[in-house]
Amino acid sequence: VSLAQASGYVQLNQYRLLEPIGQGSYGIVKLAYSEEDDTHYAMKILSKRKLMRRAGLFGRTPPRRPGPGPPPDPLQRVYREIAVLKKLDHPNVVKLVEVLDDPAEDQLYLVFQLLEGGPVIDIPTENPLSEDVARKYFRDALLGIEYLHFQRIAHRDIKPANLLLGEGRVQVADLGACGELAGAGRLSGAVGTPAFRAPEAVASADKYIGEAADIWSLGVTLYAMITGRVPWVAATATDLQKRVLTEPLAFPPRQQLSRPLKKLLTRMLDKDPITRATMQEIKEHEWVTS
Ligand SMILES: COc1ccc(C(=O)/C=C\Nc2cc(OC)c(C(=O)O)cc2Cl)cc1
Repeated sequence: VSLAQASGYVQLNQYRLLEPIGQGSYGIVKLAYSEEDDTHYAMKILSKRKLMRRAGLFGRTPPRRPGPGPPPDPLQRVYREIAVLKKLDHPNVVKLVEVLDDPAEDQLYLVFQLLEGGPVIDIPTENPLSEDVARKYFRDALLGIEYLHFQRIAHRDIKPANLLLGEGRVQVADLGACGELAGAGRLSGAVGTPAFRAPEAVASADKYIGEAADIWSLGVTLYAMITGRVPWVAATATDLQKRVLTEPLAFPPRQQLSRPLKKLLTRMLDKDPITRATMQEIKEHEWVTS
């Protein structure tokens, strides 16, 4: 891994790092160009120190196994979870191409296929998507999430910024908050983005079910694609959680949403995870199949 060249750009093996294209609590994503295959990639840059503080890529605290032996090395957990990422292969889930890791450095580089269209929508916006366009993106995201659930993985941070557009289809990105559904270790419920977080993720953690929480977040994401904003807003995270928990779903009065779409959103944004729409019900819903 050669350091910054004299002319000021960073070269990592065959990748030349270019401008930042994504930013989040996880770190930063930069555009990268590979001379080897004359192709651009999305390079996610993580800090091992930061990951260790968050106990692994997916923010899980290891189970305190009683008995002898050294405490589990949180970085080992990161590498094991990257191995999971590498095995995922679905047209609607971002593809991890390779991992660049210099043991002597703090940075960890995840190289992903570049989805040149970027996020499906940036909210808030005055120009939301039409129901037909939103339906196409929604179907793609649904298939990607269904695949993750089938692999016993809950994404836990579904939102428009993590639905990326490439080759005319949507791929689900950022498994950084996900957790194996039967995974070891306690899942910290407070991951994800507040406006998209399921009510049970903070209120009744005992009823927290990864799949149902993903359905909620996908419902908020569909609402955002269609209306250009999120259903509940507040000045603080605490107020927001209270509103998500107590305020009924409302649609923008001036916007004409189709009746099937309103019914689907109401089913996905059911505050009770037990009665909330399931993946199967959504796949068969009249708005999705129309
Ligand atoms: C305007 O054009 C643009 C083209 C591509 C982008 C873009 O790619 C952004 C983020 N990308 C990613 C983020 C991820 O996590 C947070 C993960 C992951 O960890 O799975 C993977 C990817 Cl690729 C942005 C703008």
